[in-house]
Amino acid sequence: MDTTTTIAFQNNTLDFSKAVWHQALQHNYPVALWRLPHTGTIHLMVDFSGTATTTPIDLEELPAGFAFSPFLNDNGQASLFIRGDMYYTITDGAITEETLKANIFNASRYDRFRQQVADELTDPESKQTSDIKYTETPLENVAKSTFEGAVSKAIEAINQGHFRKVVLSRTKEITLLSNPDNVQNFLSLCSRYPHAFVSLVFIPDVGIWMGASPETLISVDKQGIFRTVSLAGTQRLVEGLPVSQAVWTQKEIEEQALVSRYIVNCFKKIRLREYEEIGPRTVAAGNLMHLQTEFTVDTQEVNFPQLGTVMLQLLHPTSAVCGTPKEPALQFILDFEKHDRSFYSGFLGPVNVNAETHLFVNLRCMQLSPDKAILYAGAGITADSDPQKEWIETELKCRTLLDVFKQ
Ligand SMILES: C=C(O[C@H]1C=CC=C(C(=O)O)[C@@H]1O)C(=O)O
Repeated sequence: MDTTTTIAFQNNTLDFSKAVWHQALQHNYPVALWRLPHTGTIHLMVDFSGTATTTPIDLEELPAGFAFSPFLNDNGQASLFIRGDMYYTITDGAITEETLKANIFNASRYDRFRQQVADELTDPESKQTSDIKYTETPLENVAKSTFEGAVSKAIEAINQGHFRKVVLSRTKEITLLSNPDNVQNFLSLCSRYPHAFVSLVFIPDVGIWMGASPETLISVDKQGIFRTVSLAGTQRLVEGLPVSQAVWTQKEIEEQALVSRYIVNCFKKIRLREYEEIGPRTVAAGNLMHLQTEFTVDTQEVNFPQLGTVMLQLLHPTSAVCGTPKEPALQFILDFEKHDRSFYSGFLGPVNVNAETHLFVNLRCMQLSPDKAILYAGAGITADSDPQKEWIETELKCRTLLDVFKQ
């Protein structure tokens, strides 16, 4: 069992999170803040080595930490890992420090950092402002025609039989009129989207990423229950309408079924038949709704403790972010998307933290700098797609994050 200490700082969640975040950035230490779906606990993790290690995500080998992986991740070799040298949780304003077993860290950096966080909390001058406004850059029309052109080409390629589905993405650049208060925005996302995995990550040489993902890639809990989902099909969440009453078109049903089939094929590759499948059913995701099927496996019952690691290698990138069949769809993305996806549609989340791993697909995310934010959003293209509707879908997906700037 990892050790736990309830620490003396009595400041509220916002001030404490800001102080940790701010001090980590000052020292150029990798740092991750996150909140798991349907929970009220904020997690903060700092790595005192000063760099995130590049490593395959092997759940059997890695100590407690936070994985951050790009979309293009050949054989899983490009994932970054924030080691949990310092780890806090905050629940209902109560701050707890946990020492994660097996982690070795630099004791003098730890003591200094802890002191600096305490100093910042007693110095009101050091608090950042939370006033953010934004304007949209005039690049949007170009992006729209580029995106719609790529969607038309994808439909042609599908009709010619090159693949059945491809997920095409675009960026949306936002000019920020004042330095964003990232921690305040992170906490706003947490309260706005209880169903999402909300994260704020800084890694030197990578930058700052924030997101509110609706999609689990893999999770393995303390009881050894493995879980993944197939998520696809998108429509606007209508206020007052229960999600159970959502009606889906044939296009959306097929688009999501292709993701489920992809997951089942991954189970087939490892000859695993003992999975439970629930769905598809409609789930809310921020301002949107999706179709979701949930797959669970009791890894103890099937005597397969490495299932999480094995499925992670097989699943990423799923056909919710790439397409099916995977190889020609990926080639199409590389040929026709004009931007680098970077960490968008990669995966991220806590690894081996208190014997649990929760990795999510990095969707509804943005890369932040002091004066601009780059948002990323994609849409699943099938033979029945309409380029204009797919564009509108990516706009709606961008709204998930843009809405926090408007508060
Ligand atoms: C690729 C994204 O969403 C995926 C997940 C859910 C629904 C999707 C869709 O309807 O196209 C996408 O497959 C994105 O948010 O950028």
